[in-house]
Amino acid sequence: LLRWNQMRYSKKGLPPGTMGWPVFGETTEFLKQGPDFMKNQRLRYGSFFKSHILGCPTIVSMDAELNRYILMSESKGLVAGYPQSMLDILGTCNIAAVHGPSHKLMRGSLLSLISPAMLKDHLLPKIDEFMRSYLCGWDELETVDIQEKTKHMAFLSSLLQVAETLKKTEVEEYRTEFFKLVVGTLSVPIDLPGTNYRYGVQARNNIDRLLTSVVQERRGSGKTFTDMLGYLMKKEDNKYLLTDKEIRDQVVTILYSGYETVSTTSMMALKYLHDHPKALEELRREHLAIRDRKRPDEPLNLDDIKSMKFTRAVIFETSRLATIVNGVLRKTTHDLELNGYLIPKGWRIYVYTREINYDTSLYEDPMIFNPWRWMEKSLESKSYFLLFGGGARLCPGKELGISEVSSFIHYFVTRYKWEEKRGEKLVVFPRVSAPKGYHVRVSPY
Ligand code: HEM
Repeated sequence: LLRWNQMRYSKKGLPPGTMGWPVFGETTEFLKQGPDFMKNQRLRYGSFFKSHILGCPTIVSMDAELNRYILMSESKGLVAGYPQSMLDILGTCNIAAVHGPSHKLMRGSLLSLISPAMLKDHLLPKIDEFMRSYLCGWDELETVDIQEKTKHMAFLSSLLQVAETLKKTEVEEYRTEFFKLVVGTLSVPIDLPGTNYRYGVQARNNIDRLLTSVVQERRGSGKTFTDMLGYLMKKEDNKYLLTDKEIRDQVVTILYSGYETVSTTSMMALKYLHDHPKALEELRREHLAIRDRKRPDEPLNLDDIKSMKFTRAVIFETSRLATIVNGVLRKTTHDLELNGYLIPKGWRIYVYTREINYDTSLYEDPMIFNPWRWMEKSLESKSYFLLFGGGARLCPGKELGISEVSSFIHYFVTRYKWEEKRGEKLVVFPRVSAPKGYHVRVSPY
């Protein structure tokens, strides 16, 4: 079977590599061995090879230069290529499902919601108010599961930015459905009772129902609102008029895209700071200096966030060392030539950026947590800096995400000191997570 399957894909012009078993391909090896699978294949076939993972014939690209080129080549037929379950649940108009003019519309609309002016005037005040109250009283708990707390933080913070008028019971409803939706997007797209996929689709339908009723209620009230939903529904001075379905997909995209990225970055930043007291000391100094020049109840503003140079460095270093995002997916819209090979239409390209983070020619002592490396050189503008993607799909929420993580860290380190409970285990593949939670004991600082 293995040989037969290999023959099926031995078309002239394809890059080297193995295709594994019919249907399943090499998914099991990929998920079991994780980064080692990729490294082994690279040793055998170079940094551009074929495989069959997650249900699709796939080209894996591990070369920094080539990865950048692929991300810049959407108009040449290398469009976003996310799994079917994700597309079904996030909606046909969600930014990752569309390309060309529709992508321009959805992206333009999103960028207008999170522009620097919106961040300064509307989003940051909401984020600050939320973090300030969310991070209250943790020292009264016997243990705090940082993983659970950061997940809820990321979700609740962005839900508040989307719709600030929701009642507590409604927030709870959104929360329950949203967590089911997330699991569904990462499942096998087989619609059978009891599957995560089915639960995910149902959760999405329930979120649509909730959103439709908020939209109708707001339209009926005739009032204007200054949250994201308010701006999306606005008819006057709005360059990006969306249909109701597009508005719902946009909202779900915002909640989804910032959820896991912001929560795991926050959790891992606390983990690394805990393990590196010198970095924590310097970071805390930065935050105490901000508090010193403010009244106790004065909120953080954009200038404060901009002044957090070391915090920004900690966030980048966390994102690099933990590899919050392993890579991004593209697919070919037609047969095309790439890196001297012929890639058939519909194949997936896994722009695998993980190994760039540990490349000794790019980062000195790459396995060491060293936030200072981001202070010395302008590493953020290097062509191999792909922590937030690149090209036409460069993360539009980069500064918003950094502001959320920074505000979370601000209230955490200025209010608390913490120690880990023994035996906490974190895994970094296929996703960064603490399988049994990341428990710490917190006391007032
Ligand atoms: C610190 C946290 C974050 C990290 C590490 C991160 C990372 C990324 C990466 C690597 C991509 C590229 C995906 C691709 O090329 O297919 C991306 C895209 C995206 N991000 Fe983020 N992100 C973060 C926070 C956020 C937040 C808070 C939002 C909320 C608005 C957001 C919204 C998006 C959207 C909508 C896209 C798709 C853009 C497009 O397809 O045009 N991200 N992000």
